[in-house]
Amino acid sequence: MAGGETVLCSARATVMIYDDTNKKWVTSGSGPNTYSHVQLLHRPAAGAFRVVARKMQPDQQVVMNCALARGLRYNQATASFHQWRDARQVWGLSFCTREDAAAFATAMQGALGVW
Ligand SMILES: CC(=O)N[C@@H](Cc1ccccc1Cl)C(=O)N1CCC[C@]12C=C[C@@H]1CC[C@@H](C(=O)N3CC[C@@H]4C=C[C@H]5CC[C@H](C(=O)O)N5C(=O)[C@H]43)N1C2=O
Repeated sequence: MAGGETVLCSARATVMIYDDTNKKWVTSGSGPNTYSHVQLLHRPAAGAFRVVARKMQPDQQVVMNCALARGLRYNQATASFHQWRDARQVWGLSFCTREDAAAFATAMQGALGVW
């Protein structure tokens, strides 16, 4: 986490990217399909938000670093799978619990609502 950023929410999820060519979801990053720590970060000085995710095992690989754009639509496809588009791709978070998913959605909606 860089300076000047605060963590608005942490959750545990598998980070997925939609492979539009093959029309299927693939997990982000390499190695075993394990959960990541997903954090919604706020940089107040810039009025910016981003979502960063690091694999829990084995090596804290960064598997998502996504700046949130004003007007982003956060889609709760199911109680534990949420998704959004950025300029390049579609991200999916497959949360380990519905509680994590609900907490993260609340934080995301709070962040997106301030714009
Ligand atoms: C218009 C649009 O972009 N729509 C998006 C969803 C969305 C709506 C609003 C704002 C942002 C987004 Cl990303 C959309 O429908 N997308 C984005 C790429 C893939 C998908 C397009 C079509 C398919 C139909 C089924 C759904 C999907 O992929 N789902 C639904 C929830 C389910 C949950 C988990 C993942 C993981 C494994 C499983 C699978 O792919 O077999 N799966 C899915 O099947 C997921 N789909 C999508 O999410």
